[in-house]
Order: sequence, then structure tokens, then C-alpha cells
Amino acid sequence: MQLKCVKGDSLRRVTQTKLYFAQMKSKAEFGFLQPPSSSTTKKRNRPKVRGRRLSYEGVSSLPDCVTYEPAFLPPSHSEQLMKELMEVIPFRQEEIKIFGKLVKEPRLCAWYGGAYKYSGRALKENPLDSVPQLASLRDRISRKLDLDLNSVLINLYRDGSDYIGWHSDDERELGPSKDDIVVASLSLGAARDFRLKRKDGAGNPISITLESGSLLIMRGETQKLWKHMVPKTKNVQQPRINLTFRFLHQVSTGSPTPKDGQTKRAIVRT
Ligand SMILES: O=C(O)CCC(=O)C(=O)O
Ligand SMILES: [Fe+2]
Repeated sequence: MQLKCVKGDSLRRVTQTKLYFAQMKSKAEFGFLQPPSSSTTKKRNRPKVRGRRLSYEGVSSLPDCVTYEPAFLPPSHSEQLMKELMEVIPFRQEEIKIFGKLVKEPRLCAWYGGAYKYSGRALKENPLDSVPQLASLRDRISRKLDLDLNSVLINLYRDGSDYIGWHSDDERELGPSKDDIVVASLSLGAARDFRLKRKDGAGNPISITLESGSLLIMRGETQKLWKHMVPKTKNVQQPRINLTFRFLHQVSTGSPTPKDGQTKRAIVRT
């Protein structure tokens, strides 16, 4: 049983999430997975951010290297996919070392692809084709981008208290050069805010709500010049799954030779 590997609080919350799905199964519609209508998304309740808040109308304000397609998947497909992935993906809550101390990541995740050093830990090879739903999404998004995506990192945010901190996806495996990394991010379930800020501090942070079924594509210099995150929020009780499809380059296992002459720092996401 997949849940055996998840312990304590994490087990309780995953079990609750699965129970939630089991209860919803008896209903004809997974209404909670619909993007909130503007009337239910009260502005005053949303987390404050110094910067622009984007909606469908505002996506033209995203940097050129980021595109957002709100309805990549129709709602019925997104709902079905969310249910299936909750059943078949063995999500785990990993531990990461921060300042020498082991702490639990504030979300669950699963990796499908080649061996990858992510956030200071080694993700083992795990064939993406072993999950037909993932293979089919990979093929569809690859065709769209005209690029053979070969891996996916899946995050499960159990509710609004799960999050991912500021980071960029700029590990060596994702691109020998940091200015041509492609990350295609598909969101399912609860709508969550996604923020972008420039590394050089220029301009205001940008915030966009990622709806269920949406596809956000970061490419070009996004990972070189920007950081991104999904903040905590008190307003979300439902789970969200995010799949970030990536193209993993084969990286030699020899000692790394940093391109820019600097020592490669360990990138740790919280
Ligand atoms: O959940 C998201 O939308 C972003 C996830 C992310 O940035 C990552 O996995 O690297
Ligand atoms: Fe990321």
C-alpha cells in the first residue's frame, strides 16, 4: 500500500485528502475543483503581495519568457485526472537539510524521470512511462512545445498550508546553459497563487492565480533571471496537484565544473 511510506502528520493529512476524495466520489460533480468564480475569490481575503495581481485578462503582464494557458485541459478532464493521480501516485513527504537540520518539506512530491539532484537530494531514476496518465500528458505537452520532455516532478499541496518557497529550477541537469531551460507546469485541483520576482530586484513581484487545468510554461531566461514560489494561504482547504514537466539532459557523473567560475551552491527549496 502506497501510504506506508508516509508517516505521522503527513499520513494523517494524506489520508484525509484521500478520504475527502472518497466522499466526493459519491457526488456526480467534483464542484470544488472548479476554478473559483470571481465572486467567490474575495480580493480582501487574498494574501497581500506588493505587485500586480493577474487574472485571465492580466496575463499579458507576465514576462515574455512565461506563458499561461488557463484552460489547457477541460474541467471534466482535470477532475478525472486529479482523482486518478491521487490514487496511483505514491506521494511522499521528503526531508531536506536546512542549516544542518533535517526538516520536512511543506508539501508531498513524486519524481518520474532520470536520476536528478533536486533541492539538495538525489532523486532516483523512476520511469515516467510506468504511469500512462503521465506519459499521455508528457506527449501532449511535448508536441505543443516541439520538445521531448522526459521527466516530471509532481507536487501535492494538501491544503493552503502547504507551499513552495522562492527558488528557480536551474539545476545543471535542466540545461547546460541557464538561458534555455523549459519547465511546463500543469495545475489540477485548488487554484493557488503563483509568484514571480526578478533576481536582481528590478520591478514588482508578479502574482497569478493558477487555475485547475491550466498550463504555465517557463522558458528562455526565466530560471536565470527570475525566482518563483507558491505561498501559503488560509483560504484554501482543498488539495492541489502540480506537475512540472522538464527536459533532463544527461549530465556526466564526473566532478562538476561550474560554468561561471563560481562554486555551485546547493539549492534548497522550502
Ligand atoms: O506548484 C507550482 O505551481 C510550482 C512548483 C515548482 O515550482 C516546482 O516544483 O519547482
Ligand atoms: Fe519551480
